Amino acid sequence: MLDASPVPSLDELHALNPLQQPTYADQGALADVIGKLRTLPPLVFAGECDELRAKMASVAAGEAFLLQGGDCAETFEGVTADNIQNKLRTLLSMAVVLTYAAQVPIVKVGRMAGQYAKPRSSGSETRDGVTLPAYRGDAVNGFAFSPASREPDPQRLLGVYNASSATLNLTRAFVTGGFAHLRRVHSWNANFVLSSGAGVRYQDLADEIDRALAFMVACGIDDDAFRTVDFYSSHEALVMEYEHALTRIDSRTRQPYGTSGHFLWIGERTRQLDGAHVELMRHIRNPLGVKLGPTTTADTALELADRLDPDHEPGRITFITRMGAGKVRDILPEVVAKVTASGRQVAWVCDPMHGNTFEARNGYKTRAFSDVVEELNGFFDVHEELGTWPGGVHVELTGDDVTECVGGSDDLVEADLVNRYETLCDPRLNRNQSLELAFLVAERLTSGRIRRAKAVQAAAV
Ligand SMILES: O=C[C@H](O)[C@H](O)COP(=O)(O)O
Ligand SMILES: C=C(OP(=O)(O)O)C(=O)O
Ligand SMILES: [Mn+2]
Repeated sequence: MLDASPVPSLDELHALNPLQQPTYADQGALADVIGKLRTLPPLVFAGECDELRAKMASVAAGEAFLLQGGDCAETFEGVTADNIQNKLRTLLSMAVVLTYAAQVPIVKVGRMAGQYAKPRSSGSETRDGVTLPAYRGDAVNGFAFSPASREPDPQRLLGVYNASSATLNLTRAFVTGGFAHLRRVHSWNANFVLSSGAGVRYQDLADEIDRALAFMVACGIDDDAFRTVDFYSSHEALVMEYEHALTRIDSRTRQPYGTSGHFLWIGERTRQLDGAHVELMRHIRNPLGVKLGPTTTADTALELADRLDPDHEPGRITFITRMGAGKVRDILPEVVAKVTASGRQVAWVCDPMHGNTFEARNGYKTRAFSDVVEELNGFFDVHEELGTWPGGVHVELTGDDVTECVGGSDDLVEADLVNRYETLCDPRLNRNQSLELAFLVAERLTSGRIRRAKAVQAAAV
């Protein structure tokens, strides 16, 4: 059973001193915005959150794999048809490759339609001797470096609602209206294989998928089954006012749900056991993610699981580990082993981005594709050794040809970063880097599948 106590009030949450919150100068304007948000319809339906929780239970059980990705920070300006379409196209392309390799359903979740608030390492930013509040995402303030722009503006929370609503609307239309047709999506991958430098390496896999598709069509498998996909939204639940105002009681079950997105996660910086974020999130029924960085101990993970999921509900908890390429092999094993030994079945997902950020010599914040791959390989190796299921990947990506991370199929170097560096927060994989990552993960999933099948065969003789 979910904690039977009522959802805490906003005042009660603030009494817990939530971290990483904006300070609003105009409390009257803030109250008006919260009042308005409380009257607006939910962005997602509670039943969809239940459906996703059931899918995450399959991930935790080793019967499905999660692909979660999108921008580090969505922007209001980025709410365009092209931008949404490109991101979706990239995620769906990756999902096809992963489905074929894993031979289990891929649960598709965008860091989309709500990912507008950012926790920061520092509350301020200094340029040429001028210090202003740090940019905290379009949910809070503007990126432009001026006092007016950096002042937290509560009206922006309504902007988040509207931008999320428009993104969800188009996304829902795309994934049910023919855009996501399997053969169409696979043709995008075939194009990647033909046109990208690294693609050649994946020619065989792409050809195999071609043949599998042709076989299914020849067998007369209903083409309609290829036309639509399930796709869900997710974001870091960060700003108390917004998440609280969109916490609603479901008319079917009388239970509270966070209706700002299907899957909500608690960030590495705000996952204190007695903190406001954990307190709010433990009351809602959505599937929840918790980021676990390199300082995580197994006991912390267990305490978080106990607090957020006292009933061991299937699919409730996803641990998104982001240890860093150099640390994952040292730190992850004990965490996974102890949580598993406790009898808990959680979904284990690798975020190979946030532990691998560095500043390039020319000042750009970047990540090396090789580090991203190294952390993923460490994650797969650790789970292979422990006999646990590497349940998914969580990546910051875009559907465009940006130059924000170095390495990958196009061999981007630091000097290239200047060409198309568009992120307002962390560097994202571009389209080719994302697809290359999907093919690399596919190789790990295929080899894991073959290894497990051999072990079962050996045990049977
Ligand atoms: O996306 C994650 C964090 O918000 C981001 O990594 C913080 O970046 P910063 O260290 O530049 O504040
Ligand atoms: C803030 C993020 O990550 P983390 O909490 O892991 O640092 C993020 O995913 O954007
Ligand atoms: Mn980020």
